[in-house]
Amino acid sequence: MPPADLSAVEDGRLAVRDLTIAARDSGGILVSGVAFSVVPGETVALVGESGSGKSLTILAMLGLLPGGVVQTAGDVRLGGSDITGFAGDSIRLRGRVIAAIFQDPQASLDPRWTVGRYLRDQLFRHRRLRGAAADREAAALLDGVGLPQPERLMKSYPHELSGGMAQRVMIAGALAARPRFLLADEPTTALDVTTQAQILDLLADLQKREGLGVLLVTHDLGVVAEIAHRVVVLYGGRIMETGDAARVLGHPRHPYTAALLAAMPDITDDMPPVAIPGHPGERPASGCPFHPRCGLATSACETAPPSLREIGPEQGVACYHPLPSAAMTQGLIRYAVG
Ligand SMILES: Nc1ncnc2c1ncn2[C@@H]1O[C@H](COP(=O)(O)OP(=O)(O)OP(=O)(O)O)[C@@H](O)[C@H]1O
Repeated sequence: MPPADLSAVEDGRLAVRDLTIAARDSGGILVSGVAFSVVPGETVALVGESGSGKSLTILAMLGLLPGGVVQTAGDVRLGGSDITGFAGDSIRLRGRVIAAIFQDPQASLDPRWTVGRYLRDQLFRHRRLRGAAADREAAALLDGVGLPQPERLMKSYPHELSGGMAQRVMIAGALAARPRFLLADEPTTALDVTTQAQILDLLADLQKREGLGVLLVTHDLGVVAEIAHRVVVLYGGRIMETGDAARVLGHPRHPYTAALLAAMPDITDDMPPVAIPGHPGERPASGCPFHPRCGLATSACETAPPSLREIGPEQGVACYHPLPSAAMTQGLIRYAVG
């Protein structure tokens, strides 16, 4: 569970405010006014279909936006200080560190470097450890992420590792910096189902053990249900719904969240999943980005995007027609998706 009194650690949080990102050539807005925060000791999931702006958001937080896009508004704050423009897969400010892991661990590791060299390099860069002290710490890090026989593993090259082992090595490398926050962009997508579950368990365990603030990017609501304390639902570069994960998944108020839930295969339910009509790539010229696919849309939805407003305890929704508070019935969700 996250700390009970979040205000006590408020000034230690990682936050984005009004984040807006545009395509450099067309000027098209890809992410618009996104704002949320993560405190140490909690896992926040950024969820949405392909193209909703999850990766751009996390890359902006790391100052690593690709060349084709530009941040046109907003800032990133760490412990109250503006870190917008700080760049790297780890960022340090006054002893607070943000570290990151990405989808394809094999691609992130240098094929010419052994695991030992990679970890020693991380430990030297972040903590000036070298020699026997670095070796001891590297072995401890590998042990901490559940990799047996660390001494042997230190001599292995990335191509000798399974996908799950490589992701554990990346996590060990990220932890070498002693981060307070870990940003994880689809860390399990490239892995088989069993390994996915193991890596999620590891992240949840680390979050508790190290008191980490974890920001997890995923398109999978099952992952959110499993490990997130809070969730931010993105669509078309805008926040659709946000709040306590159990509350949002149990009683979604935005038709898009409800549609995502209805599209999930559920082995405990006889109801077949209902695909969301249309395609997430369809971007309307105006209004709520979800309106062309939404069964509840009216002319108001085509005119201007609704702003995010508080709709209940720890729950916000950007919708002119939010679902009633106990609308978690298949019938209403089916109606919502048209
Ligand atoms: N380098 C780029 N140049 C131009 N447009 C881009 C670039 N990178 C992403 N986009 C566009 O920005 C939007 C958001 O992309 P983003 O990668 O953040 O989505 P995502 O939610 O992470 O999706 P996925 O789950 O597929 O990774 C998409 O419409 C995408 O086409």
